[in-house]
Amino acid sequence: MLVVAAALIDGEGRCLMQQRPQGKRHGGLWEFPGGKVEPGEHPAAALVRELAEELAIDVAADALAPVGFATDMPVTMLLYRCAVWRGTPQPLAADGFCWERPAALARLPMPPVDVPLLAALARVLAGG
Ligand SMILES: Nc1nc2c([nH]c(=O)n2[C@@H]2O[C@H](COP(=O)(O)OP(=O)(O)OP(=O)(O)O)[C@@H](O)[C@H]2O)c(=O)[nH]1
Repeated sequence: MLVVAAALIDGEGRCLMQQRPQGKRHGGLWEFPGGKVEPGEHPAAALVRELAEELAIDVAADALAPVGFATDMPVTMLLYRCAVWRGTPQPLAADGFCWERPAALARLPMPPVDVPLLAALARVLAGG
């Protein structure tokens, strides 16, 4: 299963994470907004679609910069970062969300595939 997700970064270097609804796989855990890539769909286009559906924001595909990928079978997740979008993110598909620096986000319970990607994001944002 190919999943795409976004680290939305605000002007203070904080990243948005959202809480997955109870009752779903990984319910209650904190994750990056995103979702499954449909057959034949370009990953960046899938992420633009998911961000509109989940957060009601408009993102241009060329505003998505790859951070890395990780696998926890059956999920392989591609993480992109994004600092430019139109609209104010709204938690349409989540139980809630928060904006925090990656070091603070690492304390939240999250799916296994997110752990190395959050660490990679922290390194990218630190410039290393
Ligand atoms: N969006 C997102 N999904 C993640 C992350 N980490 C992770 O393991 N996943 C898993 O990747 C899959 C994402 O697909 P999805 O969000 O479209 O799943 P869903 O069940 O809500 O979609 P569906 O109800 O339309 O089938 C889920 O199994 C989810 O638990 C993450 O950081 N962000």
